[in-house]
Amino acid sequence: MGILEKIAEIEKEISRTQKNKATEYHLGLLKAKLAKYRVQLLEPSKSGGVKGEGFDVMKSGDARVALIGFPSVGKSTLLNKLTKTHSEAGAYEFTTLTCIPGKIEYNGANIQLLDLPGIIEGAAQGKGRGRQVISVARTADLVLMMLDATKSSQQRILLERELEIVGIRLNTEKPNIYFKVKKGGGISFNATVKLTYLNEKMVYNILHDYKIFNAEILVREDVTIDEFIDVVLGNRKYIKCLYCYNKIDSITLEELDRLAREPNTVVISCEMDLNLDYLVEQVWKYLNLLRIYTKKRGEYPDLEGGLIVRKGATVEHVCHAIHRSLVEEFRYALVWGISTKHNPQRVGLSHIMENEDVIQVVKKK
Ligand SMILES: Nc1nc2c(ncn2[C@@H]2O[C@H](COP(=O)(O)OP(=O)(O)OP(=O)(O)O)[C@@H](O)[C@H]2O)c(=O)[nH]1
Ligand SMILES: [K+]
Ligand SMILES: [Mg+2]
Repeated sequence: MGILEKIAEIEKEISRTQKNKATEYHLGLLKAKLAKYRVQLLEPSKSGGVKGEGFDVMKSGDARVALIGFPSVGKSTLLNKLTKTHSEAGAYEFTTLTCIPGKIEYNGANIQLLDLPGIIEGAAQGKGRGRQVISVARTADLVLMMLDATKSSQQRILLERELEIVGIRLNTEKPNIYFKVKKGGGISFNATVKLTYLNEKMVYNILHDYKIFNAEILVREDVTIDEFIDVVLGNRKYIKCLYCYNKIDSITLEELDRLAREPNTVVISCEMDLNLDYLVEQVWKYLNLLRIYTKKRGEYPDLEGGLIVRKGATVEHVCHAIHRSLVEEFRYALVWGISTKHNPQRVGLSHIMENEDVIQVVKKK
């Protein structure tokens, strides 16, 4: 039996099985099996399957955003609007056949925007160019899921499912579980909170199913079986997602209002140039980038330039971004901005920076 058939069989069994306390355990094991086969499906075939031509685009800039959506929702039209790159757009499906990178310049940051072929249902199983598209999505810092405002809300659920199947988790944090495979000592399982979905026996059996007999597990939140399996498999990608409904020029105001209220959503019209600035603003926000201004002693900060770092970056990260050897010469830094209690504040390398902070590094003599 091929993997696809095995998957179909397990999915059938899961849907047949009634969900209750008595079957919970059996379902947990089925889900573990299912996850295992899906991973196998994603592994490159040993026969050296052909790689998607034109899909290996170099990462460049401060962050990468992937445009994911069904055919003809307006992905290429958006790339043409937001960047200087041209990507063919047309009223027929699968106009775009490769990965086309463009660059958005915003707030001092260079954001790489990738136009991609449309994906269709079954993409995760390799339909169309689905697998190549999805493997590009896995490398992105943000998925910009483009949807057609004139089409049914099913499209969003279907797309989410395709990404879910291949281990992409949208807008969720990695489950708070410490998991380490060991050489010996059996399985040690502990939890710091009361667990309502998982129990020790289930964990043992799931791990045995993956041929893991020695491991240390510390669960720090009330996770579901699926979340536990995600951690065991370890190759899950937790990516931010912004939903973007295009073609709002063709729907009613009531519809528009309803879509705009969905969480993590921006509504636009590429054709009528509606809300595109706001979309870029939101992309920036979802990327969690910080712009830090540098300043020399006795001078004004350089407000034109600045550095782009990730949220959570420390003074040390900023020093690295300025110059590789700066950390060695570092004595202290003066920081002005949201991250400080008073301005300026004298800080060390571990100080955490905030957006639009100004920093002046003082070197050792
Ligand atoms: N009404 C309307 N049509 C639009 C809008 N944006 C794009 N379109 C049209 O939608 C069609 C598809 O646009 P594309 O940019 O080729 O869509 P795509 O998602 O890149 O399509 P594929 O590459 O085939 O997956 C074209 O006919 C566009 O003119 C919009 O805001 N409103
Ligand atoms: K198209
Ligand atoms: Mg296109």
